[in-house]
Amino acid sequence: MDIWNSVAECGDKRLQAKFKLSMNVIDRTLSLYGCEEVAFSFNGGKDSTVLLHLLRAGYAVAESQIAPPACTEDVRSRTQHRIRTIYFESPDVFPEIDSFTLDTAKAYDLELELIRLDFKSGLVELQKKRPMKAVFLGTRIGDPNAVGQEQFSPSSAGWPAFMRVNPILDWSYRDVWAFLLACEVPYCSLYDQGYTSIGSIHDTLPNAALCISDSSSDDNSAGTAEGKKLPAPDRKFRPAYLLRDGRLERAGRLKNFASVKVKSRDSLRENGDINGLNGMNGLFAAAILVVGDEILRGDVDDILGMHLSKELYSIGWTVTRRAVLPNDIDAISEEVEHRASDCDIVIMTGGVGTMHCDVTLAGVAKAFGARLAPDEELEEDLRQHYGENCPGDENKMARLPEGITELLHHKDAAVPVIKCRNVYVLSGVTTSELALQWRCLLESAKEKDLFHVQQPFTSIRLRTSLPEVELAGPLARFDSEFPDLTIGCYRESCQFQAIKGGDSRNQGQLIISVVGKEPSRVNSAAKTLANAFPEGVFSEMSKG
Ligand SMILES: Cc1cc2nc3c(=O)[nH]c(=O)nc-3n(C[C@H](O)[C@H](O)[C@H](O)COP(=O)(O)O)c2cc1C
Ligand SMILES: Nc1ncnc2c1ncn2[C@@H]1O[C@H](COP(=O)(O)OP(=O)(O)OP(=O)(O)O)[C@@H](O)[C@H]1O
Ligand SMILES: [Mg+2]
Repeated sequence: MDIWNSVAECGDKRLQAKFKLSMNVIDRTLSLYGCEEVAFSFNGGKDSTVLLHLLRAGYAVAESQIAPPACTEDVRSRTQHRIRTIYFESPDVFPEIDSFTLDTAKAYDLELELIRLDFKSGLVELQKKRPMKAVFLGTRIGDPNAVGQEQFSPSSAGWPAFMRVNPILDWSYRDVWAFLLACEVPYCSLYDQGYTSIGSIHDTLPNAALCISDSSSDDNSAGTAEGKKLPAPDRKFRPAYLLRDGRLERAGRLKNFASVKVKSRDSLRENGDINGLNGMNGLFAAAILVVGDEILRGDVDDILGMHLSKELYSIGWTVTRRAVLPNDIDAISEEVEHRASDCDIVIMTGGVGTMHCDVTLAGVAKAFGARLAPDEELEEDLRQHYGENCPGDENKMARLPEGITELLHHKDAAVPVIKCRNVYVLSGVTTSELALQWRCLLESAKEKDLFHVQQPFTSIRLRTSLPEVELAGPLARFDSEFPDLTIGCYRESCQFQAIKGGDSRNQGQLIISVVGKEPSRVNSAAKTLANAFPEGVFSEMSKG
């Protein structure tokens, strides 16, 4: 049966929609450039195998110049133009991939050009010999080199000039397999042996998530994020199309996994210390990262950040950093990388949505060296949450850092909290939404043993109209006398009064805060401080 019929009859509406869009891209490309001026970049991988069959279907229809439903099956299955196909050969490729590529080229009468140079030099030579205006690639969103690409993306600066055409850019892992199975087309045999994404022989293993053997969970012989051993010869794997979680597609690709710094923290947790590095001395450190250009401009207050600070404080956690970041992937990635390694947990909010400027998850992915891959579970959550009213591109919000993401669902929250290692991304945009997500996160954290509520802090705040010069000396002494407490001093600000409904006459008065975990120590420090000055100099504002 031909491709058009197979897809029409498969009953998979999602695949049919993706197929239609891809065929439009192919049709537009062939109309713009003509069959003579385009080439197909084929390497025997599953994505390029999908593309091969889309191109066969597209070429046949383009040549017949008859609309698909009206055109006969006979016309659709034959192409006058052989598809110009370029394959960059490499000594590091799996022999199965190499032979599948060559056999497939023969089977479908592709006009194959073998190139024994690296991609760039090979393309320079090709453009000299027989120029092409566009190249079809099987790149999919989430591939490391898909960053910044659209369905039509001119080649990068410094590369020979041609249009990169990516007809299956927005196909998910599941779509790829739904298509290959529905159309019953041959694919490389490695995919039936548990390989789910194929690179070179040096960096590719079968996917551990497909391992059948019982003992697979207690050794690393298959491809896991950190596993480096070669697969044991007797190990058995399920076929690639049975991988249920498309986020794990590249789990067998060794070099793509995360930074050593984060690994050391994870290994602490793996060894039973789920409290991480700071937890060893009884203090649990959290960072809050709020993303939004509007906050940096001063258009909006960082109310959500303040809310999160209070929540963390109320569960006995110390917030060691609260930062407002621009909607910029590199700025986010840099901050996340630092905070994830020096804090026990990082809580993020802002920049999680369907708009072009929502790049928080892309920044998190970059920080951990992961790619952003489409996530069908979250896609479904969002479809249910937003229905037809999704603002922007709902598929964009459903792309998650691959291999490091866990969705923390809760019965009361429509959208899950996104956990990427020790970074928790909340998507609430109002304080009440955020409060709900925070409550759900705390319950999930307890249930899954992710992090714990700690002994609460006790604090005493004292207001005084004494001048700073009189307080500075004694406060410095108390600070060294009570090293287990945090003794601070700040001036009452207008903003504080506005929020608390305070008295404007107090504006600018000094407030001394004494914070610690042991109530008796906090009380004793406050008393010692008060005794060092004449009676009535301090008024106690609050105790907590
Ligand atoms: C036909 C073709 C065109 C490419 N064009 C570009 C390009 O314009 N810019 C670029 O940075 N890389 C380009 N590349 C390189 C790819 O982005 C990527 O590095 C390559 O597919 C290797 O992926 P891998 O490292 O996952 O095997 C091109 C590769 C091919 C095969
Ligand atoms: N050696 C190569 N020769 C020709 N084209 C290539 C080569 N390597 C990559 N490409 C192009 O880049 C695309 C993306 O490669 P990628 O490895 O992500 O996908 P794939 O190989 O088709 O499938 P898989 O993800 O299972 O490895 C390919 O579909 C193909 O169009
Ligand atoms: Mg590949």
